[in-house]
Amino acid sequence: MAGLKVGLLGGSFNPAHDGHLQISLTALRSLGLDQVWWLVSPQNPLKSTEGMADYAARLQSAEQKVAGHPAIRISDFEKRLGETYTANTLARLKACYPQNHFVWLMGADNLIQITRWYKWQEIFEQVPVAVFDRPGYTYRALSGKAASLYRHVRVFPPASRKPDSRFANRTAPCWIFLPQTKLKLSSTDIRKNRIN
Ligand SMILES: Nc1ncnc2c1ncn2[C@@H]1O[C@H](COP(=O)(O)OP(=O)(O)OP(=O)(O)O)[C@@H](O)[C@H]1O
Ligand SMILES: O=C(O)c1ccc[n+]([C@@H]2O[C@H](COP(=O)([O-])O)[C@@H](O)[C@H]2O)c1
Repeated sequence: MAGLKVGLLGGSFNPAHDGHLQISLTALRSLGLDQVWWLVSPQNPLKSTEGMADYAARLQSAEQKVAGHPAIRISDFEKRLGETYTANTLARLKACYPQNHFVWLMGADNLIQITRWYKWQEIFEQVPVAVFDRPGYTYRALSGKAASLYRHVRVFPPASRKPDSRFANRTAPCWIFLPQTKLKLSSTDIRKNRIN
């Protein structure tokens, strides 16, 4: 059986919100993916543990947010592995599911920050990367170090608004910027305002 095309959205989900849902639905539609897996991180290595809700609460928040969306699955893969570094997680996922075609999904803020991640270039070398616009980060993301280093392997979405169904099958490194997500929503704001 041919493998699935799976988008991987790693996150703290502290808590999950409509921004996560919007980029996942955009990924499914624009990249013709079969599924998106939300990888709930045990602890982002660059974030403080202060104010980080416990793992069960973040997992539950993610499960509630995707209820009714059968193509979006919640995964505790990193928790079971005791893994917090994305480069390592991707290697393990690829070993566990060799038939699947994975795509790493992230917001524009993380294209700026990714150069501080552990073995960050190994992420680009392992899987195609899809970056979703996020208000306030567009310019810095597209002119930053990661975008510049990998400018030769940037793929542009088809002008026709048709899904780029071949993206997940491409050989890494390659990346695409999807400009249609514009939700100004973050977990930080939700925690500040205590709304969900
Ligand atoms: N509104 C959004 N638009 C685009 N991408 C988003 C949005 N919200 C979250 N993301 C992306 O989803 C992934 C997981 O995000 P995360 O769980 O850290 O949420 P967050 O809102 O960024 O949290 P916090 O405010 O606590 O930093 C990251 O790659 C992030 O860039
Ligand atoms: O591998 C790293 O060094 C690394 C550093 C910072 C963040 N990440 C991952 O980036 C994803 C998004 O994290 P967050 O907290 O912005 O939702 C999540 O899967 C984290 O594990 C990974």
